[in-house]
Amino acid sequence: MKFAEVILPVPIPKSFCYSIPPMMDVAIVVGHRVLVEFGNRKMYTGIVSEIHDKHPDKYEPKPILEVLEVEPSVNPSQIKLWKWIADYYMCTIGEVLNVALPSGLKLSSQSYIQLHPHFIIQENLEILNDREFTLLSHLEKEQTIPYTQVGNIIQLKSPYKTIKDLIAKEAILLIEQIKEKYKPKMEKRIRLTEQYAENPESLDQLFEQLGKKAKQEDALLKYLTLVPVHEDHLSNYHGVAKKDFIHSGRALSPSSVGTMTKNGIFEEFERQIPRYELTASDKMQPTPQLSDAQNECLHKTIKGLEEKNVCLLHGVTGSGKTEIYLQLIQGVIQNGEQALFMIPEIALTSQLVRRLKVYFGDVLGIYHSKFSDNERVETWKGVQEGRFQVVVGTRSSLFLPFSDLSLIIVDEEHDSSYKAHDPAPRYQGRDLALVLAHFHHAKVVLGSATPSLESFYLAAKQKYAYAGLSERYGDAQLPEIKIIDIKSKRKQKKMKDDFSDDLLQTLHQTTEEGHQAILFQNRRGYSPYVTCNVCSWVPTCPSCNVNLTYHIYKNELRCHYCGHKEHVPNTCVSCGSTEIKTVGLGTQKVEEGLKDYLTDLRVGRLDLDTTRRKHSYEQILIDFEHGHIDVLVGTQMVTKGLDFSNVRVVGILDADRLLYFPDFRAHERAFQLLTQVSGRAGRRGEKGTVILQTTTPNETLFAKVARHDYRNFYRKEIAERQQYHYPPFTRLIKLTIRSEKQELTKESAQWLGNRLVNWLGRKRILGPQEPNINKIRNYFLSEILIKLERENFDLKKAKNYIHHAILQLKEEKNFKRVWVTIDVDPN
Ligand SMILES: Nc1ncnc2c1ncn2[C@@H]1O[C@H](COP(=O)(O)OP(=O)(O)OP(=O)(O)O)[C@@H](O)[C@H]1O
Ligand SMILES: [Zn+2]
Repeated sequence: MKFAEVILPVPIPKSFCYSIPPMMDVAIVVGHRVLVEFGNRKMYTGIVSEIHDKHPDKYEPKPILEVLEVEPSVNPSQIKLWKWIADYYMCTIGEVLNVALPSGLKLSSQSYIQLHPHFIIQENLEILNDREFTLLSHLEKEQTIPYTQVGNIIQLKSPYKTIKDLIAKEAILLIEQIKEKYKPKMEKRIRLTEQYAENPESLDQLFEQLGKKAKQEDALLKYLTLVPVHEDHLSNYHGVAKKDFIHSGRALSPSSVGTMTKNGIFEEFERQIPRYELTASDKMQPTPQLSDAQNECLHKTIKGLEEKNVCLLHGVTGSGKTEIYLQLIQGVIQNGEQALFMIPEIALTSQLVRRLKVYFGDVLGIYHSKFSDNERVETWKGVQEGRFQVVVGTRSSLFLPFSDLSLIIVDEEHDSSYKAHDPAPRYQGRDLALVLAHFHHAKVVLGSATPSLESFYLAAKQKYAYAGLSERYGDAQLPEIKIIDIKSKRKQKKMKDDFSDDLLQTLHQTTEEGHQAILFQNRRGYSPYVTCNVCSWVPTCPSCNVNLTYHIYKNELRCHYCGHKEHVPNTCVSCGSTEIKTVGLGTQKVEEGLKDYLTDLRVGRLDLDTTRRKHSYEQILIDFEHGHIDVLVGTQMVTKGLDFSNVRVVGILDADRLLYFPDFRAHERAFQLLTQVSGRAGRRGEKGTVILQTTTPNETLFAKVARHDYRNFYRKEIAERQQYHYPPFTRLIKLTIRSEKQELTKESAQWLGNRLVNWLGRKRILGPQEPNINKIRNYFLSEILIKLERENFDLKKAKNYIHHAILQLKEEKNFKRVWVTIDVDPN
């Protein structure tokens, strides 16, 4: 007898054992999607993770009911990765399965009922009431009925009780109907029927026959111009897309084509087509020639990767790291292996994908979160079948079914959007790339102009190889960064609202000269809050402990944590005055203000509010690229990887805010963000200018940004991390405790904290502490930060303690309604 361990999408930290019916024995392999019964007459689809012959001690395993596919969707190294993730990030493997598998491959389940196979209605009449009898008679005829239709049949709004009773009487079964979600995209095509295609004489006869039917003759002629059947009768096999045939060039009459199809001259057929293809304008090109400096960096990287598994490619903004990646990827393709090119956010994809497509064409697959299910499954299958040798994608592309991966590039490796937050697994994509590469014996290139402290530290310790590139490509230079003291400017009356005279003048001049600019303000909306001028009342969110942000275009207040919206009050709720004013600066206000002072400028905005729709992001960038926008205002979205040759000026409106996040990474983030956004200026041609506005012009971090001095920034920062025991010197695990009552949150967090102190020691536990925003979506929060040593420490044991402490908490009677989330390596 054989058994299979099956991973199910349930939050229980283990796989489940099922028996393999003898009939199936040959067919089932690891990675197959199978249908099983779980719990009380519930059906699930799961993934087979192991096949063995050990009968479980404690229970009799149920049989696998069905295998849902011929070729397994998942390969064994993926399952290995899932297990690693569940273990390291302290979540269940079902949770990993849920994010790893595109939902197009998960089976959608809708509940159905059917008659229990052993139940005979006629023999049980005395235990059935009228309703039940009606339903069962229906089932006898229909076999299965969707749960949603039961109400109609027995004329009850909520049929739940009837169904429950019938299940109890073992009269019916509740099943999950399995539907495949993925649908390949098909194209209708048309071709000549075989008799005409293979015999030129019959075609001549056909022309004679059609003589008087001009429209049909027309169609035949057009077909023969599009498809050269005379020269090569095999070309008929692929035919021509029906819509191209009828509509492109001189249009045909669809009805005569229809008649010819009916008469057996043409035939229609369908062909599966990829969802994204090169457009006609994207002609393939050879990869660009590298400059001497780039070449040297490339060779250093290659050499580094011969000795180490990871190489940090540290190249200043605009140095052409992408071009170096291209060469590395080219090598992988030539060897017939696979490469993964990771980017932090979908934000970056459109420009990059256009750039990459012309080099890699059909072997390039794309994978990111704004893709539809079908598009994702398409990429998944393409990787599985080996059609895509290169995938460019966001962190979730780590879950693709690679079989022969030899290189992973993590571009902008410092970027915080590599970290997944909710739901679990809360993995860090850059770190996971290293693990995936390890499983495949592949190499990793981490690229950035501003490496994360973690990566630079490991390169400095020579755990990673290092390749530097300190000049920009071509004649371009790094921009000049001017620090503007807005406090003294205000005193001198040289500020117009939030714009210094320098900023306005520079913007004016550069746009006069036909160049473009980017303005960065890390807050969306119009202003972060509104307040009453008389009593200082501030409207806050009813469900979260935050101020509401003012959005000017819909004239409403919004919560950026839960999405709550309300009208702006005309009078103060607290004192009744009508003096409500807006305070602080968001991207909308920057956009509006700019239009007031530089009236001729065309201003565009790039933030979460303008990019919610699928292609809006792309559209704004295309408008900018084509020069329809002079100044692009945006949140951190404008700081990342954008490459526009005409941008000469970058303005940073309020650099101070970046420094004051209550987070040990605040300075690292600020340095990275400021350097990256500055790096958008002057990437081609003349030197660019950055105007950095601040109230603390003597802040040393700004000076380092202005001098492009990564190394000194690193030295100071790493010393502090070491002194205060923060990563990369320790490992952090953050527990967030939530409940609907503030007191309950506090008590349970205290309880958990004490337990952890007992087991792990006082010095390893920080908190519990209320976070700055202590209430979100009606849940009160508390946090415990656990600091663990990186070396000479039993991490596994510590994690077991933590799991155990949380389990014990959940078992306490008073703490039933408390939830704890675990975040390993929080951002
Ligand atoms: N060898 C080359 N030949 C032609 N163009 C190049 C070459 N190297 C770089 N470029 C061009 O220079 C610009 C900057 O290169 P790229 O975007 O790769 O820089 P980067 O190092 O990724 O910068 P960032 O870190 O700021 O994103 C791009 O427009 C790129 O096409
Ligand atoms: Zn809210």
